[in-house]
Amino acid sequence: MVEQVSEQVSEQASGRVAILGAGNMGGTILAGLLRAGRGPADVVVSARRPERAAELRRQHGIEVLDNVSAAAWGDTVLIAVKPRDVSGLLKEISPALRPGTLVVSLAAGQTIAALESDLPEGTPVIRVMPNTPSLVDQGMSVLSPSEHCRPEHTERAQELLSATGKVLQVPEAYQDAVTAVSGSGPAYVFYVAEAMIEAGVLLGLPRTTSTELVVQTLFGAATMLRQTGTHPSILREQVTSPGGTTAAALRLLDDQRVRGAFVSAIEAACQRSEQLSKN
Ligand SMILES: NC(=O)C1=CN([C@@H]2O[C@H](COP(=O)(O)OP(=O)(O)OC[C@H]3O[C@@H](n4cnc5c(N)ncnc54)[C@H](OP(=O)(O)O)[C@@H]3O)[C@@H](O)[C@H]2O)C=CC1
Ligand SMILES: O=C(O)[C@@H]1CCC=N1
Repeated sequence: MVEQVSEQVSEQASGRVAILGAGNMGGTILAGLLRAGRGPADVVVSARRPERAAELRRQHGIEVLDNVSAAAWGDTVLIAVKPRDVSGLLKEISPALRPGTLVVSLAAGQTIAALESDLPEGTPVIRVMPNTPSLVDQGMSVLSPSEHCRPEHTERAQELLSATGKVLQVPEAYQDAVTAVSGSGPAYVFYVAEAMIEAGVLLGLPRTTSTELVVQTLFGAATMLRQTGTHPSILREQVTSPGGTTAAALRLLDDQRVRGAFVSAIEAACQRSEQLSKN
C-alpha cells in the first residue's frame, strides 16, 4: 500500500503530508487540506484503531497507514496525538524518517528540545499551536521553527497550515502564552456563548431563538473587530448608552470581577502549558 501511494508525485510545495493521529485536530487539518484541493497523492493519515481507520477511508477516500509507514512516506510528518503520546510516537517513527523529513508538532506544551530529543540528529522540527476554528478555515496557527529549519521548511509549514486559516510565526518562548490565548481561546468563546444562550432561555426566549441571536451577535462582533481594526474598548463604548441597559450589565460584570477572572483563567492555561513541557 505504501509503495502504491509513493508512486504518485505530490505537486504541493509542502510535498507529501503524513498526519499521525487523526482526532479533533489531526482530522480538522486533514479535512482542511482536502478542501484546499489535496488528494491521496498528497496526504495520508495513521490511526491506531481499525474502526477509526475504516471511518477515515470511507469519509475521505484516503490511505490510512500504520505510523511507521506513514512517517516513511511523508515529506512532512504532522504529529497530532495527545501530548502524553508524543514521545512514544516519535521514538516509534524515528528510525523510519528519511533525512530531511520535516516534523511538525501540534502538541501543547511539547518543546522543540523535547521533540528533538526523540528524533534523529538534525531533523527540522516546527512547533505549532493551531485552534479548532481551522474546521471552518478560520483557524489561527502559530508556529516556531527549530534552528535546523531552513526558510523552505518554514514556508512548507506555512503553506500547509494556511489551508485552514491564518498563520503567524513567533519565537518559541511565546508558545505557552499563545496556547493560552488562541489555542484554548475558542473554548472561552463557546463558554460565553453557552452562558448567553442560557440567559436568553431564562428570560423566556425559545432556545432556538436565543441561540440564533447569540451566534449572530458573536459573529457580528468578531467581524467588526476584524474589519474595523478598532480597539474593543471603543466598540464597547459605542454600544453603551448613558444610563442604558449595557451599562447596567457591564457594571455587574465589573462587580463580579469577570474581566479579572478571564485574565486569571488565561494565566492558568499558560501555567498548565509550562507544566506540560516539564513532564
Ligand atoms: N483540541 C484542540 O483544540 C487543540 C489540540 N491541540 C493539540 O493537538 C493534539 C491532538 O489533540 P486532539 O486532536 O484534541 O486529541 P484527540 O484525542 O482528539 O486526537 C488524538 C488522536 O491521536 C490518536 N492516537 C493516539 N495515540 C496514537 C498513536 N500512537 N498512533 C496513532 N494515533 C494515535 C488517537 O486515536 P484514538 O482515536 O484511538 O484515541 C486520536 O485519534 C494534542 O497534542 C493537543 O495538545 C492543539 C491545539 C488545539
Ligand atoms: O486543552 C488543551 O490542552 C489543548 C491545547 C490547546 C487547546 N486544547
